[in-house]
Amino acid sequence: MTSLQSRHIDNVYSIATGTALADPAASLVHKSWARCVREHGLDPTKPSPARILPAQEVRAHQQQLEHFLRAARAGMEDIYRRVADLGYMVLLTDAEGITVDYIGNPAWDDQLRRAGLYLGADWNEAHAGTCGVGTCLIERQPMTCHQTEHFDATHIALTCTTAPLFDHSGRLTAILDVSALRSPEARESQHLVRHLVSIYARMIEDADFLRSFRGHWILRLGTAYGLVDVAGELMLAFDEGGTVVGANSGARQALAENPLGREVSQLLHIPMDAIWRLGNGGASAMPFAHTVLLPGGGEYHASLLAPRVRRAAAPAPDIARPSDRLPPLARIAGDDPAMQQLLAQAQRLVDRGIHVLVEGETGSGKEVLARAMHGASRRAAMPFVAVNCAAIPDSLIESELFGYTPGSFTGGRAKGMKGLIAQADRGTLFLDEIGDMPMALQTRLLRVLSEGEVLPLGAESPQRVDLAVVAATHRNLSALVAAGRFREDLYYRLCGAVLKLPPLRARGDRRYLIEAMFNEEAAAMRPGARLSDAALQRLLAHAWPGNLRELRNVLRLALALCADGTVGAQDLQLPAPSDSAAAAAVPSAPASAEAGAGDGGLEGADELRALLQRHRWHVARAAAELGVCRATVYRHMKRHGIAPPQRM
Ligand SMILES: Nc1ncnc2c1ncn2[C@@H]1O[C@H](COP(=O)(O)OP(=O)(O)OP(=O)(O)O)[C@@H](O)[C@H]1O
Repeated sequence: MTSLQSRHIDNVYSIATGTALADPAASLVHKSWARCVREHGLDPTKPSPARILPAQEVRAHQQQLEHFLRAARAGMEDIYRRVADLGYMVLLTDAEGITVDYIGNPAWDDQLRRAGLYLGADWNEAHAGTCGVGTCLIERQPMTCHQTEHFDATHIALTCTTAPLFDHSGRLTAILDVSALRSPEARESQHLVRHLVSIYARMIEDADFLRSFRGHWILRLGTAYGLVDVAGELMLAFDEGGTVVGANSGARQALAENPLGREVSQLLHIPMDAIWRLGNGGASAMPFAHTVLLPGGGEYHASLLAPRVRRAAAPAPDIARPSDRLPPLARIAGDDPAMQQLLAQAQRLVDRGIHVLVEGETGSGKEVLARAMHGASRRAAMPFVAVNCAAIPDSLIESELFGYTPGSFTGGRAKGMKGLIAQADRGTLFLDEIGDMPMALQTRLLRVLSEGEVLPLGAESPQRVDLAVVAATHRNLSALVAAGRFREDLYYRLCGAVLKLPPLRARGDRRYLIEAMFNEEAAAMRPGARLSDAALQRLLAHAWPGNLRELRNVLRLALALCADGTVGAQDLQLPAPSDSAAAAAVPSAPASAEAGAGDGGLEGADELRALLQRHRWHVARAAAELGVCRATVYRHMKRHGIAPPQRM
């Protein structure tokens, strides 16, 4: 041990244990030293070498950030180009402090590895002591940990400058770190690096934000009039109804209240039609430029970015799916062996040109799985088009799917329309509720699948399409084939591989799913909210006939209802445990071709018509009362020949 290290240990020891006065200017660091001793139980007299995780564990951490890592890598390479000559390296850790990516000079590989500036290094404060990453994870603000500010004497040669990266809901996702093995003694030497790290952290966050919300409208606000069309300091993503679904760090800081779930026009005090007009010209097109005064002060110019991922046109706005995010495959399940096997199989099917059929009860996550497979494929940047065959009326399904040429369709658009199949070209076509596809269209779909061509209505020659097709059903498709209601050749064409999603009640990773979904919903609705043990036990015991969709609804409602930020068992809108146990006895797959589990007791036409009339034909509200999804209600309407009065 060097004399510098011994002096450092004495200094840390006396400040951390309170025998010397802490320097107010270094209070963040001294607070952390005290935390290392009192809360993490670290001993400054026992320096410990950097801890590097085995490759397999590192991969598991990387998988959790799969998509984010791509955006981050571009930013890391750019910042590295600027600082490499000055002797710095760049590192990215996840929210646990594990290094999931790094770029350094290969000539110093050994030294960097020894110092922990390496892939797999664990920089969590609880293990590594005060350091750029670990302390930034706790303080959630950009910081520099310079030389002897480190707790552990092993690290006192290093200088590390870090900034936290947050996702669109404000959850801390990663830490960006620029470090050097050697640096000038003066702390001020790191000012410029600190500035760069903060700028790049925002750029990476924003690149990830734009990727995550490429299926949504994005309003960008900036103080520089000429720049807002290319980059916005504040960004709000919203859906077709104007509801905010994501906000970048700039927007969350500038807006006093949580913007998620609010109407964008109310939040910014701009009429919705003025926002839509921005889409026509951008901020620099004078007639549509709009100045926004934020409630908390500050004047911004606005610009609107249109969705880049096309979504399936739906017959009514309330059929639109809520999100275009592509969850990584690894995050779909916890440690349930059957699910792990299914995900490994799904991963192997990606990019193999094999059509996949996903079976599972309603709400069990079929679309989420399809989106994740799309996201893991080389088609990820191309469209994911979801078509709910049960939700589109028979009279429209052909033109919606295949499109039509000008003048070929009475009542059609004068310019003709590109069908959903053509829109999915080079991407993924997700055919939900495939069992509801009319027989005549099954024949045309078969041609698309076998010949890779689509013929729009009225067109003379077909167009080539390159599709990955994922079909989904909650029904027993082979029973429909046996009953002569589904074409056998189409069935075999669609099920190149079958993935059977188990119902939630049969999954061994319910705890993981409950906690992950709770954290996700809490981050969006009530950051910092907790789930009590009693509530968790109650959720684990429930039978979940509506599967993951029901779970999400129950958690959202509980978060809205809970009084003090802690969700207790009393906040859960669930039937009494005995009813739940009875529901658990529901068979996990429908026995007949007609039946579907989780249909919320939708039996007769009269009951359904009465329910819809009570809700003034608002399908979403009727579905909410039954605890089923809208598609289920549409399916039953179709089966009973029920149509809303205005469509009759
Ligand atoms: N692995 C998962 N983790 C978190 N949430 C999930 C997961 N799988 C599904 N969900 C949530 O459950 C709900 C239903 O998911 P999804 O639409 O994929 O189900 P589905 O089986 O396609 O339903 P349907 O049969 O009604 O079309 C959504 O809110 C989705 O976000």
